[in-house]
Amino acid sequence: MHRTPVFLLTGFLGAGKTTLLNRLVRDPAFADTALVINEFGDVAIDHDLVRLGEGRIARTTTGCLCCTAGGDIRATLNDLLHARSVGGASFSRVVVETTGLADPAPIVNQLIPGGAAAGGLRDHVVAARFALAGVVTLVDIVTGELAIEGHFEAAKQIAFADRLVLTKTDLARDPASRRDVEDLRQRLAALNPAAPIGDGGAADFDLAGLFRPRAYAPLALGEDVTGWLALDAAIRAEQGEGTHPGGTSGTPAFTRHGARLRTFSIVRDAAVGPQGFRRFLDLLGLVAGPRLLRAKGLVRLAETPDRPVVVHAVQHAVFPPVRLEGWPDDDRRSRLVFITDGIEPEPARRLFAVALDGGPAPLARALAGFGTGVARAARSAAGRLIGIQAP
Ligand SMILES: Nc1nc2c(ncn2[C@@H]2O[C@H](COP(=O)(O)OP(=O)(O)OP(=O)(O)O)[C@@H](O)[C@H]2O)c(=O)[nH]1
Repeated sequence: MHRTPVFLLTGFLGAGKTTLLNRLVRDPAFADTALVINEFGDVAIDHDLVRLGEGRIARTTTGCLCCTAGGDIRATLNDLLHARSVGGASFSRVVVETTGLADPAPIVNQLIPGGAAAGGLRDHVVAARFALAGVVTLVDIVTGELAIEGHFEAAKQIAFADRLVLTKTDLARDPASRRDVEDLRQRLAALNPAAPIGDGGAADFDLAGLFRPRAYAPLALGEDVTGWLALDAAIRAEQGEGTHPGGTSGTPAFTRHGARLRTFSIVRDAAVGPQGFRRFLDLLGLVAGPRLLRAKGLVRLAETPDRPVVVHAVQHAVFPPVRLEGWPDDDRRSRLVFITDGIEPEPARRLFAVALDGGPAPLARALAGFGTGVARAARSAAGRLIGIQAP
């Protein structure tokens, strides 16, 4: 029986996965592609940022795929099969965007023969109807090196790739020499000699080629990869599936990613005024960095409530806000998601919330609560922003 090819699209936080998906959905060659967008936290953002268009079949899964109990990716693929059989949805390829913190080993193990054991009939059906056809890993030239150094998941995502793509090459520090691009390319080649490395920003970049069916062959990727797959299988057998302990507001923490990583969100019904938004962006610029790993979301501004603004920060890089033509769906609330490393979520959430809504006095109180969580320099910079002495 023909098996539908499944591709994993991975890459560390903010590497450009959603941006690449948007290129892909605009390309008529991908009209046959079902998307699975994996998000964590209690507020999903990515599916709003992918402009799906008519007739496209997509599923959003929340909870990190690599940690969710019970084989979530198999459940989602089974759901797609069901949609195809009852609803006439048609697709002949699946692209799964993982979270930026995903450990690829458990996801790959659920999709390859001889990987995670089938839990029941459903898993057998999924194995018979789908085949892992490739792992595409994006690495951005602005924060890729930092991610590799600081986060084991980033190095693992690179090692599991059978195609690597450099992103944000338009932001090369020296466009003439492209020294940083070439340095990173060499680093990737050392981490994974088997995977071809493309430049996602090049005029002749072959986007379609990334998702052309092939047999994904972990054995060809070296001993590390086969060792990690075996280790993952052994951990599962020993402990059962790894579920997360609770994080803030019901949001899971990442057991596979170390206890320090946390996520929190801010949701607002009321539109945000210009001052609040400016203060929020200033604060983001000051504290974004290796401890505040990622912030992203949609903001409803008072002056243009029908045209939300998309905000992105990836480690130290804060990207210029982009105004959309309209809201992706009926939900008109501002919603922002943050991922921190070693920062307690509640004081940080309060600080960003009062930057959006409040004046200097509540902001000062929130900053005092934030004191233990951020580096002293960021604290005093944030203090200067609101004109108070850092606690
Ligand atoms: N200049 C430039 N910016 C880019 C490029 N690709 C992505 N970005 C920006 O980088 C930021 C993060 O991009 P996303 O596509 O959301 O990254 P992601 O990997 O989906 O992020 P997570 O899902 O949170 O891990 C956004 O502000 C994008 O506009 C690129 O090639 N060039």
